[in-house]
Amino acid sequence: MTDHHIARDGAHDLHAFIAGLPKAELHVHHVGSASPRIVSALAARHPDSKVPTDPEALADYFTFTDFAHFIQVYLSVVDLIRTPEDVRLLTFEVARDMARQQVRYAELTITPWSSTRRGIDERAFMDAIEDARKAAEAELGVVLRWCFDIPGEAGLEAAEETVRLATDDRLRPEGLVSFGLGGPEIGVPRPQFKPYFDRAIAAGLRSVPHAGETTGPETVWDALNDLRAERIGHGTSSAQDPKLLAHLAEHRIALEVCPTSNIATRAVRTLDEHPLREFVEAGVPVTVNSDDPPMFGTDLNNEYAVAARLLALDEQGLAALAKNAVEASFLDADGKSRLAAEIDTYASTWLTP
Ligand SMILES: Nc1ncnc2c1ncn2[C@@H]1O[C@H](CCC(=O)c2cccc(C(=O)O)c2)[C@@H](O)[C@H]1O
Ligand SMILES: [Zn+2]
Repeated sequence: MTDHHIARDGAHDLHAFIAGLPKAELHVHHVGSASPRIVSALAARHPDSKVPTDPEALADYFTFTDFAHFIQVYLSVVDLIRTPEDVRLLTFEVARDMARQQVRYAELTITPWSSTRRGIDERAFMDAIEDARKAAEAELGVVLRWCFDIPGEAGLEAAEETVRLATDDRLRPEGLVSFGLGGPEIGVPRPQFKPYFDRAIAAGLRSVPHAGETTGPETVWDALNDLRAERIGHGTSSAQDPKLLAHLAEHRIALEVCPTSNIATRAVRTLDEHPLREFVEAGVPVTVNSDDPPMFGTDLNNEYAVAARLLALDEQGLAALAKNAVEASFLDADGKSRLAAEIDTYASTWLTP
């Protein structure tokens, strides 16, 4: 990176800029972040698993026919997480992969119900993620916060259990900041989760459901009106409703856009048809995120490169995009201004000849 002022060739230079850019990630799943390296380590502990460990076989295994197929494969990786030590290893190693990409802050979506229902003790689960969080901050310089999400398809019992784990003072982990809702949207209406979101919000958690990933803009309206969403996971189909775009812009509700994910799950046909640019043109705050990076053959740096292409961004534009994530994050005011200043310093050092 030392001679970047001398030899500038557009795309290469932009990739190097992205690689060093301090970033925040707001939409990334815990189990969905298990890289081939982490999957191999977990599979070695549990040799009876069906998940391949060889990277080439994994690439095939992570090729999805549609969203339902994606969830099926996702759950086979969930089955690899069986002990508190697996949880700790996954969490810390995910932070290590983030640190390599200069991710300074991440809100990691965790589905605690999937682990507790598989027999992991709830106290041990919370201790494992908190232990990894503290180690990641001290040893890797990555600040992690948690979003606990309801796996929508698993029904209201899972919702009850998730809100209990998120709000019981004896269990609730210190790093927990928000409450989410994931899984399939088709056949899983958002309004039924209102009482659980009400309880989470009353306990001080922020509302960040997935909506409009695989269904239309009415699901995003439901997430706003019933679940009091402060940001929307994906929100892709909002592009079909100009009134919704105006509402998101007016109320500064950020979309957590995950472009490569949308192609991998076949929510959007091609990157060129992705509505990211329409969101920006409508004044909606957008952030870019990786969702389940190894499963979708991506990482956060690649999502920034995709956004740079779709939005024709230069270095300043990329720095502004990174600051959108800081602004839309649940960091406190001091944390936000420090990370935003770090981004500004990086960009101005890079751009000053
Ligand atoms: N792009 C995504 N869009 C939406 N969600 C995504 C995405 N990526 C990852 N997820 C995760 O998938 C989980 C779904 C898990 C689920 O529904 C389920 C159903 C029945 C049983 C079990 C089980 O554990 O036995 C789990 C969600 O909680 C969410 O965290
Ligand atoms: Zn997601």
